Amino acid sequence: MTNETWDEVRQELLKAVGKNNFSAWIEPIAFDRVDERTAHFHVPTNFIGSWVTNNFGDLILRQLSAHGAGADRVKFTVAPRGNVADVPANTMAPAASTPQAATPQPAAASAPAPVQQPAPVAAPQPQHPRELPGAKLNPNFTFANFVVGKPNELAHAAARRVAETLDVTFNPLFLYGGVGLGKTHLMHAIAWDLQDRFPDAKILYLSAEQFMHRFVRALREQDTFNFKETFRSVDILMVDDVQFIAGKTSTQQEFFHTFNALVEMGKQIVISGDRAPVDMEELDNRIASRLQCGLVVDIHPTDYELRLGVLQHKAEILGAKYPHIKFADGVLEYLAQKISTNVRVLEGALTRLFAFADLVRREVTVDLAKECLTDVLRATDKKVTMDEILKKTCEYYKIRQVDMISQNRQRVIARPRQMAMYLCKRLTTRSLPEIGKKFGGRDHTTILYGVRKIEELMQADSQIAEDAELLRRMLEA
Ligand SMILES: Nc1ncnc2c1ncn2[C@@H]1O[C@H](COP(=O)(O)OP(=O)(O)OP(=O)(O)O)[C@@H](O)[C@H]1O
Repeated sequence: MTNETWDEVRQELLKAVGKNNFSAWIEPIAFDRVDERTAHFHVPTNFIGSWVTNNFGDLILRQLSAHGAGADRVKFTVAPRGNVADVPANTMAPAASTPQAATPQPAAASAPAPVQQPAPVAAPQPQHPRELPGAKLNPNFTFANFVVGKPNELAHAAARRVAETLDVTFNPLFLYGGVGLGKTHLMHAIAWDLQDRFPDAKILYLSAEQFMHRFVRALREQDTFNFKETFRSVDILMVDDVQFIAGKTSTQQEFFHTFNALVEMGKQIVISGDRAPVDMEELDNRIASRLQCGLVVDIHPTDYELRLGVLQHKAEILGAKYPHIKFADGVLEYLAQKISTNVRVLEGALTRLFAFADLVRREVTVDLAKECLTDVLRATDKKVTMDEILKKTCEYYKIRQVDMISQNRQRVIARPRQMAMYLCKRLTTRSLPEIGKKFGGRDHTTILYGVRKIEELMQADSQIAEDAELLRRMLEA
């Protein structure tokens, strides 16, 4: 297997596991070689090795075989400086294929969901994609491919509105919501639509991270004049994931100036973030208040109907790609019920299910879905509560719950308390004041301090990182 093949496999893994999992677990893996039908990878720590083995081992294996890698097992080895330590290697063969006549059959058609379904399969793709001066746009992220339901209808309507005209309606349009709920999709859709309507318009879409890299490069190359020129000459500026620049002082400053200049010139700005501007703790107050001047729209977590709608839409598309795959009734409903995290996970699960069914030549049934998606179903099965976090953290560190909420500042108590605060912030949707209340009426700044402390320690102290990961796994199991 070549590095190029591994790159292709990585692309598939990204789709299947989502951006966050990908950067946490797959990105750190380095392909080494295939040897006696074993694909060898280097991993930075034992922990990552075992985690990837247990959680993504069979997925990696399936993708490797789908790409003809000639491997039927994977092995992860801690690499650096010749200090090689094996981690438990997973030996997984794909489930035995059932030779079965492949009957052409369209993908599942379940009862229509009360959501606005885009046109099936032949959803119009954007015409003549042309290189924009910013990031590349995904040709699938169009309005035609966006399923509208209650949780996203306002965001969708606002995005449609912005895409209709170059005249500014509300400035900026700020879209926010949790991971994988369609913010980027909507932004690309706006860009595609505007480009179709106004082929000469200068539309610049990029992530806040790219904005920062360009800015840093301009500083390094002493070319800030051109940088400013580029950003101030656009008709519409779209910046994705603005939370990235929070806390990055000079980038924030430059962003603030760019933002003001464009608003003064009457140019439309569209921004996305993972939280509302007021909740971005390290975002410059001036930026936060500017961001709130326009229309701030929340994309809510998915509901059952939206999930089913998305699954039906994606199943139509995948069904065209795998026309021989039979789909039993009730599978999409089952997935919509069980996978409630976000659309990216849902989409990844369905893609994986099709690929699996194709590989093993079996009809897609609820049982097959359970077999193929054990990890996804397990991970999304559970909504973690603050009570459970407190209980499990106390058990883990062997301290009493009364100590957890007491004023005791001894490190043996304070550190587990901070860990529990961190887990509450990361695993629940509770706000800092709500968490503060749970921890004996503490102020939200104390909670924020605790969360940051653990994040900092996780970088420097592998024991803390491991504690956090183990607790998370225990809570989500
Ligand atoms: N309503 C929807 N209809 C169809 N597809 C959707 C919808 N919402 C999200 N998706 C799909 O889910 C995936 C994740 O969406 P997207 O990348 O836009 O999420 P995001 O909110 O920007 O997440 P992140 O915060 O991780 O960047 C994409 O493949 C997108 O096409």
